[in-house]
Amino acid sequence: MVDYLHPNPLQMKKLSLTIYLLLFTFFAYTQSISDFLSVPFPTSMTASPDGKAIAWVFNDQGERNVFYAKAPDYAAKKLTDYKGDIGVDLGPLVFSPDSKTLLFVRGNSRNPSGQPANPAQLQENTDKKIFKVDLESGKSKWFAPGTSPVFSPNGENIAYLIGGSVYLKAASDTTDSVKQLFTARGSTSMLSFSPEGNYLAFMSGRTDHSFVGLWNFEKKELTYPEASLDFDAYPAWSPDGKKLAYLRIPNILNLLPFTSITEANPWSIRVLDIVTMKAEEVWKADPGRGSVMVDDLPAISERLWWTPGGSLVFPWEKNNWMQLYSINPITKELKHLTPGEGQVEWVQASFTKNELLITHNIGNIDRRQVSRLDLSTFDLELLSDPQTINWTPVRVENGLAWLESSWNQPGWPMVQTYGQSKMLAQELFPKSFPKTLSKPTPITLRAKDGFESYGQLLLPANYDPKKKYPAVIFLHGGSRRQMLLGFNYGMYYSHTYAAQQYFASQGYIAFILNYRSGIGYGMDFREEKNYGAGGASEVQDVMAAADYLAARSDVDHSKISPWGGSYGGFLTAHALSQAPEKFNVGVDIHGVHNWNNDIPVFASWYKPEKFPEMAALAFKSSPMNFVKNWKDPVLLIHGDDDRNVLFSESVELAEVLRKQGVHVEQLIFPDEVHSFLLHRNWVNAFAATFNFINKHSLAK
Ligand SMILES: CSCC[C@H](NC=O)C(=O)N[C@@H](C)C(=O)O
Repeated sequence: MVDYLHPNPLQMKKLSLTIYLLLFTFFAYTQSISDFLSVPFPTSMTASPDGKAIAWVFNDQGERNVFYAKAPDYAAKKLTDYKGDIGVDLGPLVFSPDSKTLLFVRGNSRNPSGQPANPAQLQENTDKKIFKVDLESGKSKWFAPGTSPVFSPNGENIAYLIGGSVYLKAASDTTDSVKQLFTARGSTSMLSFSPEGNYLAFMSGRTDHSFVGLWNFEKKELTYPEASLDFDAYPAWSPDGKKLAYLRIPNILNLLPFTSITEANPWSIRVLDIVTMKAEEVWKADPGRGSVMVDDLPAISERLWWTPGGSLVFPWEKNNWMQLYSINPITKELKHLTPGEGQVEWVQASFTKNELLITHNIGNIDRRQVSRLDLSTFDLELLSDPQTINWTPVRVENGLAWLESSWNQPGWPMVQTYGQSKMLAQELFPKSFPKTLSKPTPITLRAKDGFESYGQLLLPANYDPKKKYPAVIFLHGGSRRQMLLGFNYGMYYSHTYAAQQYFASQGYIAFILNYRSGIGYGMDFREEKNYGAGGASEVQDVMAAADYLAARSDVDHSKISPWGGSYGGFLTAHALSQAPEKFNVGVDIHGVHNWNNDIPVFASWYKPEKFPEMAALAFKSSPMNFVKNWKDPVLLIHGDDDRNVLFSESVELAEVLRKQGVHVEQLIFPDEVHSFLLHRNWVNAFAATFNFINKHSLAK
């Protein structure tokens, strides 16, 4: 018995341990989903050309602002002061060549009716605009309407896009003048000044083909040096400005989005001689593996990088993995630069001009790592701690900056100089963020068709193997996505990982599935032949996850609930309609339910009535094909300015389910887009997800 008035040291120890456990249990069960989502999410990490400063955007619970940090101490400075969760996007960031000015783009894209997103119903225009910050004074001001600004090499001019047209404005011009640089057919993108600033190269998109175009500033002349019936794209200037390399990608006729493609007419690399204006093919992919230039890997707008020695570095999926190779246009020598099991996802040039900074999962399949590729020696050096998740590295003088997360910490900007690493703006990391999370365990599954898929398992707080827990399965969207052994590099999936952690903190076994057609596990995994609108074979992976959980002695198999967004909503609907007996309830966030309704959003050529065989298989691969079996209650969540998944997908599903007596609940966000712009909508969506699943789990 403890003598509370005169406790001895051992009794004091017992007492303090008891108090600690009581407090831990109290906080673990009382921290809200908003605590799990309270960490500002960093994006647009950018380094100045002189390597002496970095800038990034923090989305702090919906309040988006630009931050800046300078050598040597890299103390974070807030450059903008936008207030509140108002649903106006911010980024990218672009430094001027002299590193004294920073541009940022703020605003939202337009929907097919020409309305910029405005989920907070602000009484102001929310179109995208370009702002300019004087980094000496810290003052920012409006510069121009539009997006995608690029400085001329001397910093005197800024080219930018409005819609698909090119505009040019003197960087020093403080008027509200808006002047088109030239008029051209098609939709212009991929602006790239030549190193001398005498040309602007660009891609001119034209439905089933595209040209690489040139604007000659001196002659004020627009030319298309080598027009073709293919997709010519990704222009890249040689360091001396005498050559322009680009990809030539043959069109793939009637390729239905969200179906498998493993080979096509091979793509090639061409080099244009700016003096002769003659181009030649310097390399062509082999037929078969790697002949497709997939448009979502590596996930940035460049595909070609020149080395100081005149070779070209490019991504190629020759060996089942998207990796980097180099070709010497003169000797035609080909080198494989990034061997190993894993894919290169992002490639970042650096102010040193002699390296590429690569984000990949080679040798660390369930994370992202950063490596340096030397462009003279082609040496590859791993820069990451293998236990963390690192992405978007940028070079700074005597060091590096990057974004880093782990299993128990969301993404955060880091800087390392002279070998010493530190969190940037550490003072902004919220104290309310939970201290105790569930460490994910990698799991491998095998579906009934023998296909191997992967996932991560989160055990509940105070886990007791003798107990039986309710379980949730999170299904990511895309489907070209990968959930990781920690907080994701994308905000959508960082938030959903946090939501699964919240489920675990509330006593659930929380499973996260990486189903076939996702990225990170190679082409054979990503392009499984019957996935998506070609057979929805990935549903078997969802069933395998359900069977895995049901077979666990610590899972109450009557309380397994799937939930997910977009493609994950699609799979939640498949789960509940194809195997209601396996599941308790589900939450379907902006999910697709009939491919033939939503695919035209991604492929304007696709008219189901014109492609009856394609449409028949696509419908057969849709949840609506099985909807008659649907019995389990479902919560539908959707924003009604969704440009990716038609709001009508939820309207139609609700009507059919109600008719057959299924319990349907709804949470609708007026004027919200696909990946919610308002932080409160994320919080409300996940709180509703938890409450809906929990209500039906406790009720049993
Ligand atoms: C199922 S068709 C559309 C799904 C959608 N893909 C592209 O917009 C999607 O999943 N979007 C988000 C969630 C994503 O790409 O991750």
